[in-house]
Order: sequence, then C-alpha cells, then structure tokens
Amino acid sequence: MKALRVEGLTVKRGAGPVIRDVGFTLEPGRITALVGPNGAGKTSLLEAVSGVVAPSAGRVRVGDVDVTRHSRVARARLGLAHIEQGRAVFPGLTVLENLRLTARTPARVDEVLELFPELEKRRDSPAALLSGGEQQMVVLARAFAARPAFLLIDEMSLGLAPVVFTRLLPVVTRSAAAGTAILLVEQFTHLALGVAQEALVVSSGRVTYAGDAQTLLDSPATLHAAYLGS
Ligand SMILES: Nc1ncnc2c1ncn2[C@@H]1O[C@H](COP(=O)(O)OP(=O)(O)OP(=O)(O)O)[C@@H](O)[C@H]1O
Repeated sequence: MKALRVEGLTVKRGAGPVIRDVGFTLEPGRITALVGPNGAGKTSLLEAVSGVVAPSAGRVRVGDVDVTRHSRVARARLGLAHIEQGRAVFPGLTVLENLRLTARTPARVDEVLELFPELEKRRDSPAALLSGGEQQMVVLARAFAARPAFLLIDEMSLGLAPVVFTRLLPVVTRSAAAGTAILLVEQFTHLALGVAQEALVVSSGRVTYAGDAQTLLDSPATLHAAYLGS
C-alpha cells in the first residue's frame, strides 16, 4: 500500500507564511496525532495536503504521484479524504441515506454499519434527530464508507463532551487497523496521543516535534517545550 509524503510544505495566508517547510509521511495503518497551540497552523496544513488551499512551496505525494497541483477531487480519487472542522450531516436524510452518498457499494454500507453499532440502531432515523456525538459518527462513517487510503481528521471532538469523543476513538483505531493512514488533529491532546503511534507538534507553523506519540505522553516536559516552539 502507498504512503503519503509531504515535503517542505509552506502555506501563505494573509500577511505571511502560516506553515513553514513542513515535512512528514503517513504510512498505511498508522495514526499520526497532529497537535499544537491555537493558531499554530494545523488546519492550514491539512487544507494544503487535501487541496483546499495551494501551498507556496513544497510537495505532496501519494505513492509515486506528485499531487501538489492536483485538484481536491483528483486527490480524493487517489484515496485522500479530509473531514473538515465542523463538517455536518445532511439533516433531512436518514443515516442510511447519508452513508449511501459516499459508499461505493451497498455491501460497503453494511460493513461501515458494523463498525458503528450505534448507527445501525438508528439507520432509518433522519440525521437531524441524532445527538451531536451520533451526528459526528455519521460524518466519520461517511468518510470510512469511501474506504480512503488516507484520512485527515480536523477536530472531530469540536462541540462534543470528552466522554462522547472517547467513544469515537476506537472507530478511528479500527479504521487504521483496516489499512487507512490517519492524520488526527485534536484539541484533546492526550486522547489523540493515546490512540496514535506517531506524533507531530506544530508551533508557529513549524514542526517542533516529530516522532513517537508515547514519548510525548511519557514526557510532559517534551510536549510543553514543543508547544512553546523549542
Ligand atoms: N483564510 C485565512 N486567511 C488569513 N489567515 C488565515 C486564514 N485561515 C487561517 N488563518 C491564519 O493562519 C494561522 C493558522 O491558522 P489555523 O486555523 O491553520 O491554525 P490551527 O492550528 O488549526 O488553529 P486552531 O487550533 O485554533 O484551530 C492563524 O494565524 C490564522 O489566523
């Protein structure tokens, strides 16, 4: 299976660069937690990888293909999915209808519902009637239904209580176990590091830590220093 490689990525927004010379690799089946202070550039980095914004320098490769100038749709065809911050369900459609929008086959819908037993029970409910946590599950399930090779997830916990968010994490782990490479941006740093194998800390647009996630969990001083940019 292919890896996604980011090299020397620089993104300019407004007055200047908000991402500077960032590089990392997403490997199949691995979860990378991307954490850092507010305004560090995490969302901008995801947007440059998925093609929402164009970088001013650097490259994004999917396997051997340089996708830096590819449209978002072209990247999606190569297996790159991006769940953006605040991404919503289609409220008037049932859970099943929401999933059918991205699933390639009816069998894929059934597979995804097996991953989300909570949704199976509500499959014929309009998505608007689900709780916030269940709606976020629909958003995740819709992304998984497309069986992406690479999945960028931006603050899945937004608006959710930590206890609800905790219920979503095992699904992310199962999806990685099925081969998806995942980049997980999260405000709940410790929860994200807890499910990830790799970690990237970004501070003021630069990578200040790249390596083992467990090391950051074990060393609050290292995490703190990376947040401060040292
Ligand atoms: N559309 C935009 N135009 C100009 N500047 C922007 C735009 N979007 C973001 N920025 C700026 O880019 C910088 C990085 O923002 P970004 O949202 O990528 O950071 P973040 O790490 O995701 O932050 P948070 O954790 O608060 O969501 C910030 O200084 C922000 O003000």
